Amino acid sequence: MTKIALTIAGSDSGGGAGIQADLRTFAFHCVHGTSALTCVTAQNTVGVDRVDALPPEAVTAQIGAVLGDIAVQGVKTGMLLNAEIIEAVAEAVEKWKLTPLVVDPVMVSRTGVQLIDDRAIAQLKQKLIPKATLITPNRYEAQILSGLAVNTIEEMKAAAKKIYQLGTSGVLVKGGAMQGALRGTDVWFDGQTLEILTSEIVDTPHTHGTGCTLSAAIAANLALGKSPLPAIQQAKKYVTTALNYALAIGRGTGPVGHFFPLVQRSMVE
Ligand SMILES: Nc1ncnc2c1ncn2[C@@H]1O[C@H](COP(=O)(O)OP(=O)(O)O)[C@@H](O)[C@H]1O
Ligand SMILES: Cc1ncc(COP(=O)(O)O)c(N)n1
Repeated sequence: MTKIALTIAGSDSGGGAGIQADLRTFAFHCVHGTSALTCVTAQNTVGVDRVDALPPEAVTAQIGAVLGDIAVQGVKTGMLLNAEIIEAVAEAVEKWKLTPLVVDPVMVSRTGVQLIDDRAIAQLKQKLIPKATLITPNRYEAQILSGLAVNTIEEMKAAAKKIYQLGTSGVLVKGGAMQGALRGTDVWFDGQTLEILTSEIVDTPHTHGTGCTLSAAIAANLALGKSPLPAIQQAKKYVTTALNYALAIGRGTGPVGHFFPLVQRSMVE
């Protein structure tokens, strides 16, 4: 039977992150991708020039159109932008019993720039995170959600435990923005098991879309029937490969390569 996933996220015109990364990731996993757009960013490898939010009702309608007709086995949320959209998504999660639910709490870019306002952060904590199967904060998001500094592995563990108390069933603190040997080390906590996930460090400046790709791959693996920890381990391997085949396009931070190791040039030329 065809497995189906839903992404609720923003568009990245440069094609590296957001909905574009999510749908490619679902397709790589042979999972049919459905989507609900929250906002449209004018974005490239250098930066974000403009963000246009969709009305919350438009987000609700997209989710309703999908779920009213198509059963989905895995859901992820990405850039939700503002408190009203977060509220609409939380209501839809309740109404349609959207599970398993991966919440990528997109708040701060890899470069440390805050992407959503303080009211939206409060809504995320109160309304959406308690409904999540797992959430995937990066280093800076983990700092905001836990109120703790995150500079060492012990601090990553402490932050994961603190964030777990927000009511999510699992937390993956991602280490892409950690320094030195910790770069690429993630920490998983589900209330019982604390697991440190490591991979090779890929020495590339082209890391745009790593977080989106990881959470989409986890949602795809959950849709395929895996339980959370194996779903995360498999997803991490996928991201490491995608980083190894990252695309040096544009003048800035290029995107990870979702399909490139697999597509034979002869198939497309
Ligand atoms: N240079 C790297 N080498 C290996 N893994 C990396 C690297 N950068 C990021 N990752 C991994 O990519 C995933 C996404 O993490 P991160 O980049 O921190 O998220 P975000 O894009 O949300 O800031 C994590 O599993 C992280 O460990
Ligand atoms: C529309 C959109 N969504 C999410 C991100 C975060 O991207 P990353 O995966 O690099 O953290 C982004 N830059 N743009």
